[in-house]
Amino acid sequence: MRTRVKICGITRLQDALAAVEAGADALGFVFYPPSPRAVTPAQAAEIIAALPPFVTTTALFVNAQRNEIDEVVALTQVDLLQFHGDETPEFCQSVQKPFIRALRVKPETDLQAAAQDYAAARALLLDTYVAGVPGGTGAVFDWQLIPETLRPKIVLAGGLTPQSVAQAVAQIRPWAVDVSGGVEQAPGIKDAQKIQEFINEVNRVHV
Ligand SMILES: O=C(O)c1ccccc1N[C@@H]1O[C@H](COP(=O)(O)O)[C@@H](O)[C@H]1O
Repeated sequence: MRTRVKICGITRLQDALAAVEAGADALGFVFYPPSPRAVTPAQAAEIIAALPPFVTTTALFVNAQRNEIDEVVALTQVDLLQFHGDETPEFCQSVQKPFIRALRVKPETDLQAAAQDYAAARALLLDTYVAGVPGGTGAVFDWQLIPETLRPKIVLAGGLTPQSVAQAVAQIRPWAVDVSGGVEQAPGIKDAQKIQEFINEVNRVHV
C-alpha cells in the first residue's frame, strides 16, 4: 500500500500549492505561537480556502485552550486535529473532531500503552523526544522502538528528509510520513524541490 505524505508547518499559499502539486496527501498548520511555523487562524483559513478538494488539512496544537481550538476549527474548517502537547485522551476526544495524537518518543516510551490510551485517535504521530521542545526539532529517534503491530497506524515523523525517508518507509512501512524541517529552505519557508524529492523518494519504495 502507498505510504501517505503529510507536509507540516505550511505558512504560505505557494508552499501549500507546491506540496499538493508534488502529490502531498495532507498539509499541516501549526497553531503554537512560539513556533517559527505558527500561523493565525485567518492565515490558515485563507490558504485552506484556496486548496483543491481531496487534500486533508490538519491543525497542530500544543496544550492550547479549548476556546482557541474551537476558533481554529470554526474559522478554517480543518479536517483533523493534531495534539502535540500533554493533552489527555479525554481532552482529545472532547473536541469532537477526528484527531491524531503526537507522541514524543524516547527509549522508555511505552508505545503499546499509549496506543491503548489514545485508541480513539485516527493515528499516532511519532516524533522525537527532545527535552523542553514540543516538536519540529529535526531530530530522529530509533525507529526500532515502534512495535510491529502498531506500524499500520503510525504517522512517522522526526527529522525525516529526502535523503532518509525511503529507508524509513522501507524499514517501518508506516501508514504515513510527516515532515517539516526536512523540506524547508528556512524555518516556515518550504522548498518546492525538496518537497518533490521527498515525495518521489516515498513513492520509489512502492514501485
Ligand atoms: O514545527 C514546529 O515548529 C512544531 C512545533 C511544536 C510541535 C510540533 C512541531 N512540528 C512537528 O514536529 C514533527 C517533526 O518535525 P520535523 O520534520 O522534525 O521538523 C512534525 O509533525 C512537525 O509538524
